[in-house]
Amino acid sequence: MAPRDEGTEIVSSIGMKYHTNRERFLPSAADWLEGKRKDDNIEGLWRIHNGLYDLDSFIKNHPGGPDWLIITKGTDITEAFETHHIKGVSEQLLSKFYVKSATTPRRSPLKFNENGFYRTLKKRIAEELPKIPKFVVQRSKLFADITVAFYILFCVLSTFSESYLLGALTGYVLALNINISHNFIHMKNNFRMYYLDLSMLSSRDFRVVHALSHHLFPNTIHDLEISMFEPVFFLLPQKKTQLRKYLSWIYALIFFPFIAIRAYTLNLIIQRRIRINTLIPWIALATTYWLTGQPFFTCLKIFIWIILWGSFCFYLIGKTAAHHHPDIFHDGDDARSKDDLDFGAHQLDAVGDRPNINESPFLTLTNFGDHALHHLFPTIDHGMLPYLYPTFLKTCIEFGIEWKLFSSVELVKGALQQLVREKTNKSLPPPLKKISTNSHNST
Ligand code: HEM
Repeated sequence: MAPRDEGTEIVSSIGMKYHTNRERFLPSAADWLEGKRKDDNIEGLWRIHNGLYDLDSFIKNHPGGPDWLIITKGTDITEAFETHHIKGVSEQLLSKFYVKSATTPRRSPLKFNENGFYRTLKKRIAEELPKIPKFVVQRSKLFADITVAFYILFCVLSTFSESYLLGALTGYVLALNINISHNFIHMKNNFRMYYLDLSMLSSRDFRVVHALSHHLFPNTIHDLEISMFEPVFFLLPQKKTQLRKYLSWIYALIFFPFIAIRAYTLNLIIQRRIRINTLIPWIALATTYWLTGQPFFTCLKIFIWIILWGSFCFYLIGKTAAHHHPDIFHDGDDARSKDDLDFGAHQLDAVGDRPNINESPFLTLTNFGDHALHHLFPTIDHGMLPYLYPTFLKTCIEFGIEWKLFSSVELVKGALQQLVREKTNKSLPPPLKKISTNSHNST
């Protein structure tokens, strides 16, 4: 496939249909959802495989919390439904809400064949989960609580001492706090997911940008964590001007600090959306003002500085963590055949893991470790993931799927290479060794 010109419509090499609103300048979570509703075109219902369901009466009773269903009304939720339920209970419930069959094919090419890689692995993982010791989940919660306490303490210390250096360090602690709260955002509603709002990013939007867009369609044209940066920089292989190619290494760094404040302002002023979590970031400012006795303007100055550094560190860690390297699939690269586009196989094509990060539970939580397993099963606490490797690796070998490993340095270099990469990668992943040809149909 020849690289497309900058700014022109991308043809997805895995067959994702083009997304309305994708070309908007720095598209937001709301733009993505609006486009998806328009494209999926299912009359305010919810689509799962080829069935349409009316879940209005279930929203309040959904064990994962009402937000997931409110956000996704009017869209195809097949990938979200498959990945967020491991026990099989939710499938039994579905028939109660069935309305009719969909009349058009799904826009996503990803498959969930009953004997395919993803569903086979999911069944095996479901059997392993009860065997994992419970303390690992408590440990993740403790890490989250301690990090948030450190964030508030560092806010107070940097404001009291009026130290910009300490403020920058506080921003780094804030970024670690965002990364840990990311573990909780994927789960049923819980208070630790709101730790993310301290950064001025919104936990609700993060569920759209990260959990529903990026996680389910990584490195494709449907991945908002790629399109949200366009046209500042382009991570997919395509023609790029010399200016865009090499200067983006610099202006990406200038752009990162302002993302959180921009998102907050957009939500607050332009979209006029005020929610309880809109007030959360100001807890840190109020605490420093109350405890340090510094004038309000001084507190505000340091607070903004911390938020800028938090945003910078978070996006720097995120963009160099697990997805961007020329050896990792990016839409446009040569892709698996239509029949081989198992959801799980695609995830592993688009994710890289770093063994040095995976070794430590704290580094895993703060630096997007155990990323392949996390992508496959996002609701499982990161503390539990190390126990699942024997099952995961055995299943990968059976299906002939590669688990890609990189060093941290390789992934930093890889992200820089992605910013300049125009040529599509021609090396196809090996065909799956065992896959059923009957596509799963839940109608
Ligand atoms: C956008 C689609 C959906 C998302 C993102 C979602 C998300 C979640 C989450 C995060 C949990 C908690 C999982 C855990 O604690 O391990 C959950 C649980 C649950 N959800 Fe959903 N859900 C969705 C749609 C549905 C639908 C359509 C049904 C059924 C009609 C359903 C039924 C359940 C049930 C029964 C549970 C508890 C048992 C289990 O974990 O399987 N969900 N959901």
